[in-house]
Amino acid sequence: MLLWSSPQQIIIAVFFLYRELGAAVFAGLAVLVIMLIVNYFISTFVKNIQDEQMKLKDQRIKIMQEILNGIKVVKLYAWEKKMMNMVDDIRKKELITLRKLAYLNAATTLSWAIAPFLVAVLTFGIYVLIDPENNVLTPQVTFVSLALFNILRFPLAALGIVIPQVVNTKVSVNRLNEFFAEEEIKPEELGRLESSKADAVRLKEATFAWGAKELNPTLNDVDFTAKRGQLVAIVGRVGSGKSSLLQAILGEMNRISGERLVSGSAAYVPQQAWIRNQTLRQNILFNKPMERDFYELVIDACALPPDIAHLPGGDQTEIGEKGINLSGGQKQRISLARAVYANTDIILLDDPLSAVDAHVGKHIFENVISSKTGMLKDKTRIFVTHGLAFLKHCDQIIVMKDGKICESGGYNELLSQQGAFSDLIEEFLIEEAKGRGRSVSFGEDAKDVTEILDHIDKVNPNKRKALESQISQEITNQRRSSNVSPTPASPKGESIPMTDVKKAATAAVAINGAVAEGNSEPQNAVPLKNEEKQALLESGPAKPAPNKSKIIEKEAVQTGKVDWAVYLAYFKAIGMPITLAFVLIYIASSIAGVFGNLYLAWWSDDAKRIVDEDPSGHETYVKLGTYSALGMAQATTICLASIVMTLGMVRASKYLHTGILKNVLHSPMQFFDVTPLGRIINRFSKDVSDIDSRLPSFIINFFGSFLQSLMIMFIPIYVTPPILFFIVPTLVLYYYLCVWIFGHFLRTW
Ligand SMILES: Nc1ncnc2c1ncn2[C@@H]1O[C@H](COP(=O)(O)OP(=O)(O)OP(=O)(O)O)[C@@H](O)[C@H]1O
Repeated sequence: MLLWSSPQQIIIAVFFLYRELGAAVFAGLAVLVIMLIVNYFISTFVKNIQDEQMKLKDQRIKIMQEILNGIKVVKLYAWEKKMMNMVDDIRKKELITLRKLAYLNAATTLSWAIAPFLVAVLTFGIYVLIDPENNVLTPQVTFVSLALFNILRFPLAALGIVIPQVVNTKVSVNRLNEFFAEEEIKPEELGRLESSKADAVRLKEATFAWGAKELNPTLNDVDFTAKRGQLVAIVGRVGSGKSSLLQAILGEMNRISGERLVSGSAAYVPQQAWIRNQTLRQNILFNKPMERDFYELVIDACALPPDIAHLPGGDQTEIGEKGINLSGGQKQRISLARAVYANTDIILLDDPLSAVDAHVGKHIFENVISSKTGMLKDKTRIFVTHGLAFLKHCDQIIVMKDGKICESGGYNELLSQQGAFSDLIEEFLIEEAKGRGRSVSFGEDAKDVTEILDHIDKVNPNKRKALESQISQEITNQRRSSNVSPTPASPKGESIPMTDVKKAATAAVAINGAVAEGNSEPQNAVPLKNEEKQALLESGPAKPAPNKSKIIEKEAVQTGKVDWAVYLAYFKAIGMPITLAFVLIYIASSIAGVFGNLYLAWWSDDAKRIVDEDPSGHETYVKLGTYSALGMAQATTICLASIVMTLGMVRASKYLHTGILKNVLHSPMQFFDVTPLGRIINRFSKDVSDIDSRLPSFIINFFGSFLQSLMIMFIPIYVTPPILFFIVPTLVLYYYLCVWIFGHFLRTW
């Protein structure tokens, strides 16, 4: 509103001034125009610096997010100091921009504060110079003009505040525009297949890239079809493009050429499970209505009952922002359960069994994924996996290599081809024998390995022998390095004669920790991984303890009024000498203001005498000069106070940010387990930003208004003391009203 009302007020005041002072008023107007131009340039500087500050702030928040995401590693390596220095380096640059902004804002304040006086002095001066004979500054002319110049003060000062705000808005709008202008997935890109067609997913000669104008597409010339109800496995080496293929089907990648058609709804189980800060049940239902029987079926199929039984609040246990009280395997099973519960036509599974134990993996495969016994047997399942045991149960296997499909077909067919698939299988077997690498599951025992080797034997007996000897060599190496007591199969550590592959393979799996010895779990229960057991043990007793089901405390906001200790801490951060200097300068400025007003009052009392005794107007010029000097003194001291305070506040910003950063980074892991990341990031973004930008202007305005109100009250109290009886109750009422509004305002913030 000020943006349009201020110019209006200026125009009206200038019009009346013109009637009073004639053409001389244009000299004053010229000053205003110059001020506007100067301020325009200042605003441009401000905008550029604010842009820079926003970029630095984004950088700082990005680093903070990365640090907090990997806080466990930071703490394990004692990297707190290094991380602090990284953030501090950016913060230092940010503080330099804040300082520059403080100077520029002070220049704006000063220019608009002295503008009315400059305009007055110049206009009166020109007025007298134009016609010294007739244009005499009589009190009548001077007072009317001064009153009009006084009217000019508010809109001019308001423009000084509004113009930077308009600039801020423009900076923010530009930043938002950048987001709005980001490339989006076009709905027409996602071609739909008719539901009557036998195919559920079809990619034809399709090339996909991650970026919009990617020169090197990630997926090239992909021909892929998944029939309705089929279980399609996608295998390949790390980085071969398996996950990208799923993302391409989901429509998350840019199609450069070819065709992408999908039929019906789809659910997606990502490689890294995504867990919301809600109860376990809410994480599975995901806003879908509760269907008790189906829900229980899903829970059972995903092997979740033992976990739920061990959680303090059962499936009503709140699981943290990042699933902090859960093991990787538990998180993955919840993520899978969510997708199964979604009951969609297509389900895309990105290595969903990688973090679960071989036993649990087998249970889930049989009860969820399998085409014979799984809950999803009628759905189209596209299943990225490294689990050899599952491949023979798939209807189709797709082998990815360097972003291309290099082989596809049935299990036996691909093994017989002795191509990329059989190479991959060999690699998996050897890797598993090494007892490292990804979670390659042989199943509950080595039956699957034997089967695979038998298969290879049929195709190429020599290859089997070579592979067996390689596996046995790896197992021997592994035993040597891990000090596992030798099994009868290798009494002296030499190569195991592969007469019984089953034994050797079981040993390999045992080294990998996949076979649980002395399993005390009931036969029918799904055994849990060690880390899962540990997580359950740590999460409390088996008995339901509802009070323990909540991990994350609600964030408390102080309402009503802020403690004095908080103000004191803030002023301490600014530095007491700076605070004192600010208060003194501001008092001096207010005294100059009061004197200006009193001087005007004395002058008007004296006006009649001046007209009678000094027709030349000499005394009027002196009085005008004194009045203007007082005004200038007030404007300059306000500006000085604002510079002092803003610089003090930049100091406080530095001090407070370093303090909070140090405290957060040195907090125990427990703190990160119960505090959502978003809450910590909020402190570093919104709260620090408030301290940097909003608080300084609030405090300066508060002091300004407070002292001005005191001075305004001082004059009537000085002239008519009984007015105190009205002023004091009004102040008390005003105080309580403020406290109430402030409390309400904070609660609804
Ligand atoms: N979200 C993404 N944005 C940009 N590039 C990506 C993204 N995801 C994957 N890529 C790139 O695509 C290529 C293929 O990666 P992808 O994750 O599809 O391989 P993968 O076969 O699934 O590997 P893994 O077995 O490790 O999951 C890699 O070069 C990777 O850097």
